[in-house]
Amino acid sequence: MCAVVLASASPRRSELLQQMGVSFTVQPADVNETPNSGERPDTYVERLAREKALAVFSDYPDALVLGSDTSVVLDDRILGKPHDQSEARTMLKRLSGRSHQVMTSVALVSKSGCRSLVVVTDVEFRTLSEGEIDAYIASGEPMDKAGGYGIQGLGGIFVRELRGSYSAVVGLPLQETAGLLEQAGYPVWKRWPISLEN
Ligand SMILES: Cc1cn([C@H]2C[C@H](O)[C@@H](COP(=O)(O)OP(=O)(O)OP(=O)(O)O)O2)c(=O)[nH]c1=O
Repeated sequence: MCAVVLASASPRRSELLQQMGVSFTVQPADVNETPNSGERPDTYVERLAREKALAVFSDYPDALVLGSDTSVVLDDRILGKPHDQSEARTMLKRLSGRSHQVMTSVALVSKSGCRSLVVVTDVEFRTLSEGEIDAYIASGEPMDKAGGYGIQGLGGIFVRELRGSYSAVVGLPLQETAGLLEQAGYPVWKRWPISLEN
């Protein structure tokens, strides 16, 4: 079987790929994350996932290379990672008391080409108080996360309802990523450890 390379600097994506029982190497990709003018959010996340995987594939031409991108989308507009605390505050105020979408794309590049998909999850936030937003920003958690929150961390208490894939919101959809690997000839379950007690 080919080696698997994760083209990502995200610790969450590494943890999720580990959870699937895959052995892999991490090689972050350096790509320009500016949306093209008028680009639809789903088109944007899929383009970035593909660009990240393709950028790393040039250094690992014999591997299966996974790239991914997550954006929070509110009223069809992309909320990326906040650049500073004031932008994080603006994002959290806009998300408060409303539903938004989290779009995550995964791309898998190998010698046989590139396959990609987009997973869309609806997330509803309850109303957040000013004090809560201030405390959340002071915790430092919003800064490296799309939309300025982490559902897997302190931000989990803001979420009233989720329809879709929890792992996709955290950064890598488990079921869909396993499907892409299986299509590329890498069924993850064949790599699972066998307990001697069975
Ligand atoms: C909405 C949400 C996002 N995130 C994170 C996942 C991603 O790491 C980040 C979105 O930014 P991305 O640009 O998708 O990823 P990244 O810059 O962290 O890593 P790389 O491009 O190298 O793969 O937001 C959470 O951890 N929890 C959440 O609830």
